[in-house]
Amino acid sequence: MSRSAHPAGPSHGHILADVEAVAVPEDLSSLNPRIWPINADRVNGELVVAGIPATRLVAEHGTPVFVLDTEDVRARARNYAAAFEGGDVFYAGKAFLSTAVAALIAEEGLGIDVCSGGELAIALRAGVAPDRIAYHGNNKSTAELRYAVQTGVGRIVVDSELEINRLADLAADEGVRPRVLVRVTVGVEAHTHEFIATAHEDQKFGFSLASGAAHAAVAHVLARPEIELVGLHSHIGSQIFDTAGFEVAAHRVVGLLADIRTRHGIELAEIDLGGGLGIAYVEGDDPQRPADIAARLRAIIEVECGLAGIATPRLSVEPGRAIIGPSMVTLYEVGTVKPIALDGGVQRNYVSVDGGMSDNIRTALYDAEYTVTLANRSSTAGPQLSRVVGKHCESGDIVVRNCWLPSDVQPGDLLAVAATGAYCYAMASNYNRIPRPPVVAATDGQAQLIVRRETLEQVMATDVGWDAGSTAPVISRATGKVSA
Ligand SMILES: Cc1ncc(COP(=O)(O)O)c(C=O)c1O
Ligand SMILES: N[C@@H](CCCC[NH3+])C(=O)O
Repeated sequence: MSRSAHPAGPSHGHILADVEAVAVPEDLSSLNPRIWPINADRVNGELVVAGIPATRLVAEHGTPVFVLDTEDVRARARNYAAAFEGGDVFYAGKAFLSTAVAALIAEEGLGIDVCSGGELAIALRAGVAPDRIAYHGNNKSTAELRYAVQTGVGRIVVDSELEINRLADLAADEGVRPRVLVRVTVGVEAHTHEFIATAHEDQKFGFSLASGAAHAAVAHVLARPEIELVGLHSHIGSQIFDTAGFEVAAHRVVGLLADIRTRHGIELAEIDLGGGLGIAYVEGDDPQRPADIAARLRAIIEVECGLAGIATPRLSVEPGRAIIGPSMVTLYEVGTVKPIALDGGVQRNYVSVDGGMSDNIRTALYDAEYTVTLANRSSTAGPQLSRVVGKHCESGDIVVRNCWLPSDVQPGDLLAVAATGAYCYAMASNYNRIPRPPVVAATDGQAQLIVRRETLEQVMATDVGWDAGSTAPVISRATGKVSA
């Protein structure tokens, strides 16, 4: 995530600041282990993931292609499970969800956080135990809630007064008593992009603690015996490095637990502090270790519960990006290279690849930063200021805003963009009618397709045309009325 906003229009100062923002690397072919998957390496100059050369992956699966280092994602999942032992880790499937990934993450002992009927269906199809699933969302439909209740989802995180009634009515209908967490907006301003911060007051998620809405929601759930209140939930945002926000959130959630004991005479057994932990996308990003975060949060909760005289609740978290983000890379093929002269005598090469904002919208949406490397070979050519752009009909279709690539990058070369596991495939679209790329799992020299490339036929299948002979509705210019 870029730490400074970009001014709206280009100016001399803007361009120079942009250029200075990325230091020229000493070695263009080096792979910072904080940014790349643990099994990413160079062999004879070529990028290799889990023993499989980039050129082989591309020969078998084409470009663009997402490549998952399965050992990397397993290790991250295991690390989280160990760090939060005694509580639960729910992998946030919104970051990336497929049956293969859900299954291997569940094998490592994690539950899954879903936020739609579609994500729930994938988790269930993967064989995840329903009681290991937590279901989120500010606007779950009645059908989605019924599906969750009928399949025995372990936790439903309620997010509005309307939903509390809707869920309680449904539960009565179905004759089951779902376990519920109340999502609390704790009022922490997380240091991240505005679009992915979620605990400030003026946004759509949760019940505000400051306004008293959270207290009212708790009282409401307790007044509906058809559902069982088991705890509180807070999520302050995403791609956060500064753990102070989580600590303040923990402090406030425990404060609410204590209030609930005073007002209602009950002690809730669980708190879930959500996801949001940042990962390294570029040099200088310095994520926290899960064990350190867990220790700090536990310490706060224990001390505060001790002071309040309440039992320490079970602590859960919901990391998405921190589990899957660094485990995947995207391979693209270069199609064109266009040198552009900038103010101040600087040249920037626009390196166009065969994907773009349809497989990675994060740069356009959040000003996100990425690291890229030449993947099919290494080069002795000098560094050239470059911008990796996609093939979409949009000038904001940028994958990597500022980077240094060898000056001899040419059509046919492969580029690898690191840390694309989270919110890239998950937010992929068919913009400009481009089919979504496949996802390939790489393990010990074996590549296995886990998500197929979409075909153009599939992309076009939803377009049913229209019957020119039928009387389609027409809007009258004179009256503005619709006539059949
Ligand atoms: C409720 C909730 N839990 C978990 C996550 C996962 O966040 P991240 O991928 O940043 O860990 C999100 C997304 O921000 C979320 O909204
Ligand atoms: N989609 C966002 C994160 C939002 C997380 C979901 N609440 C990103 O790419 O960073």
